[in-house]
Amino acid sequence: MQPNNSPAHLQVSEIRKSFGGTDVLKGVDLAVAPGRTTAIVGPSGSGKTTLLRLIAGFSAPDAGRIALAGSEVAGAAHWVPAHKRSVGYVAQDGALFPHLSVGANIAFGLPQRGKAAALRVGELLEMVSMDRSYAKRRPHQLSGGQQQRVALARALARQPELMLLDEPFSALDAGLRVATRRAVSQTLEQAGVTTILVTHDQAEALSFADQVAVMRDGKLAQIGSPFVVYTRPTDRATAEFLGDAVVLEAWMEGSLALCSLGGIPVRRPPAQGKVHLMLRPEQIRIATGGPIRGRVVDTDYFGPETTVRIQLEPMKGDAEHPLDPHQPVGGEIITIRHWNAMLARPGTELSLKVVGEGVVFPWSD
Ligand SMILES: Nc1ncnc2c1ncn2[C@@H]1O[C@H](COP(=O)(O)OP(=O)(O)OP(=O)(O)O)[C@@H](O)[C@H]1O
Repeated sequence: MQPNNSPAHLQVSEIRKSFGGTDVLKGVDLAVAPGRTTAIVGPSGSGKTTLLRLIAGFSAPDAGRIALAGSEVAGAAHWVPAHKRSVGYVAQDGALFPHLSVGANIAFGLPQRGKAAALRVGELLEMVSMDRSYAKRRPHQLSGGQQQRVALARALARQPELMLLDEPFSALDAGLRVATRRAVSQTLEQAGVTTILVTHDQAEALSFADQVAVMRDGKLAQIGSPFVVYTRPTDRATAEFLGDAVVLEAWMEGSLALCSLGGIPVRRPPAQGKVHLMLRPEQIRIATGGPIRGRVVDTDYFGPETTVRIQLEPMKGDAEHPLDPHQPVGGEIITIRHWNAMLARPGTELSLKVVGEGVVFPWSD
C-alpha cells in the first residue's frame, strides 16, 4: 500500500527463485514508496536475504519483475547487474576493507579524487554522527557500531536511490544496537533514501520501519504499518512471530468473542462459532474486582516487568446464558506482564480485565 498515492520507488512483482529444485521465493509482491523505510521480517530461512540480493542485482530471479524508479531492472528478457543499479548494500558485518583506512573505505565509492574526496569523506562521516578525525583510523580500531556506520557512509557515498540493509545491527550488543539503529535511521531519513531493512528481530522491524513485510516460507504473509501488523495480524503464525500472543479458544457470536476472559469485542470477525481469539499480553490487566478470575501459577522476574502465568477459571454459564455444549470450557493458562513482582505470588487469586479489541482466526485443530 502506498502512502499519499505516490508511485512506488521499488516495485517487486511475482518474484520467484529456486536453488537446486527448492523453491525459496514463491511469488513475492512488494511496493516501497520513495523515501520510506520497509522492514522485511521473518524466521531464519524464509527467504529474506534471497529477496534482498535479487533487488540489489547480485543474482537474477527465475520469474517475475523488479522495477526501480519506474525502470525495469529484472524481467522476462532483461537484467541489470548490481553495479549498474543505484543501490547501496550494507551487510551484517559491515564488510569494510581491513587494509584500508576508514577514509579510503568511504572514498572507494566516490567519483571524486584528492581534496574533493577528502572533503566528501568528512561530510559523510558527519552524516553518520562520527568525527572527521576517524578517517585516519583502520577498521580494527573502531567499535562494532562505528564499523557499521562507516559501512553505511561508504554505501551512501555513491548516493544510491535505494539502500538495502541486511541485518546490519545483529552483531552489536543491545545498547549499541539501539543507538546505531537510531543514528542510521535518522541519516537515511535526512538523506531521503528509500530503505529496505532485513531482520529477524520483530522489535527492530516494528521500531525502524514505516512499513513491515512479514516473510514466511518464501511468501509475504502480511504487509502493513507496524501498528497494523502488530495489532491486526492476518493469521496466527504472523501474530506469534511479531510478539507474545495469548491465544484462547472462543465462541464468536456477532461481534463478541466469548472466552474465559469474558466477552471480547472483535472488529470484522472472519468466522462465527468456534474460533481462536488472539490478544496481546499487555491488553490483559490485573483488576481490583470483577467476574473474570484466575490463579497465579508462577512468575518470571525481568527487572522492569514480571511475566505472570495465570490459570483462568473455567467458563460458567448462568440461568440467562447457559453454556452451549459447543462453547469452550476455558481454564487455560495464559501469560501476562506486570510491573509489580510482589503483587503476583504463586497461588494468589486475581481479577482480570481486557482492554481493547481481540483478533479472531478461523478455527483449526
Ligand atoms: N545460493 C544458494 N544456494 C542454495 N541455497 C540457497 C542459496 N541461498 C539461499 N539458499 C537457501 O534458501 C533458503 C532461504 O535463505 P535466505 O538466506 O534467503 O533466508 P533468510 O530468511 O535470509 O534467513 P536468515 O534469517 O537465516 O538469514 C535457505 O533454505 C537457504 O539455505
